Amino acid sequence: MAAPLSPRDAGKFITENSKDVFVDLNGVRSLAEKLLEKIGRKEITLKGWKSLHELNPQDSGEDAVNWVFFADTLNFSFWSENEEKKFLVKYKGKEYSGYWSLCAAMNRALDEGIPLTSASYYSNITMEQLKHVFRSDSDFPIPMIEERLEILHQTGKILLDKFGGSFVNCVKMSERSAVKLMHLVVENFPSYRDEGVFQGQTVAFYKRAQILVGDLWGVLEGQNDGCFHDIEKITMFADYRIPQALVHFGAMRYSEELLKKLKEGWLFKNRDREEMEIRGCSIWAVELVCDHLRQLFEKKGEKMSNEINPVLIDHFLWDYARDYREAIKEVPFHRVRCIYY
Ligand SMILES: Nc1nc2c(c(CN[C@H]3C=C[C@H](O)[C@@H]3O)cn2[C@@H]2O[C@H](COP(=O)(O)O)[C@@H](O)[C@H]2O)c(=O)[nH]1
Repeated sequence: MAAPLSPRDAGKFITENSKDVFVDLNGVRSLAEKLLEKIGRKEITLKGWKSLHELNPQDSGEDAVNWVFFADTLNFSFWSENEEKKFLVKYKGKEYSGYWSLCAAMNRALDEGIPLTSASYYSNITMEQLKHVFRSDSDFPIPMIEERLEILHQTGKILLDKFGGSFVNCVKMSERSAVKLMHLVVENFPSYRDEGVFQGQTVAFYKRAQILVGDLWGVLEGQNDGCFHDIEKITMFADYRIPQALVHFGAMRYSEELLKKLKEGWLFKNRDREEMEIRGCSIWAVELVCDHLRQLFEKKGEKMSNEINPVLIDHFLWDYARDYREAIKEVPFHRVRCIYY
């Protein structure tokens, strides 16, 4: 079986052959110009991973690394059919939804003394214990709890059997290569194997494997084992929020037929053609935004900081999609139930 196209090459290939999703170069350029201003105001930095997000670990120790691995192992499918009927978690007086509800539930459990992020615990966690950890403060449960239980058992066992029960060992084995770490995760942990077949070509999206590397870069502050020399080779993370932001900023466009389906709340299957076009074009659009940003810096006679890459552009767009939910809402997100994003 031929190796899959890497996420970046998959993004390019899909964009060049896509029928219902289009990357808009004018929109790419205008988004890059907006980002240039924000970078100039130091609004897009690696430090933001901690300073902007109170639920993320604030240190860089072994527990923090294992916290990130647990979070990204379950970092998928938080959307609800109806915005009024979603899983919510109250933590330290604040109410969290979506991805943040996962983090809030994790921290709530850890505060209760549950060793949630330790592989020896979650490799044997029972459904009853997991339901307690993810108990909802609304009337609606976390989506896909059965899949989450199965993935925790599988992932915890592999981490214990092959990596001494700590994800720090995987990070050390990657020898400061982001790409090596991504492949190590995909090869050893099946739930991270996010691939598809597009026009006969096997393509890799690796959204959770790549966001895991991005989050480790964040939690380790780009230092020591997290000083990845090739972090710019990690692409944006092909989820269901960034496409909304890219269309909102005009960097990506949908055909009329696809837009109609999205507005009707069409439930796509993972690996449908249109779903892969949305994910592939999102990857390529962010790569082009990053390339254009580099050109803008060069035009100013400045070298772009190596902190500016698809990972940080992704975080900015994702945070924007959260903070400006109302503005973004005019663009429907694509609905898929799967364990990959
Ligand atoms: N592309 C991309 N997708 C991301 C993230 C995050 C959170 N991570 C970062 C956030 C702060 C820290 O900096 C973390 O590093 C979650 N997701 C995805 O979004 C979806 C959940 O969305 P909503 O339903 O609105 O909560 C779901 O597919 C989830 O997998 C990201 O950063 N980029």
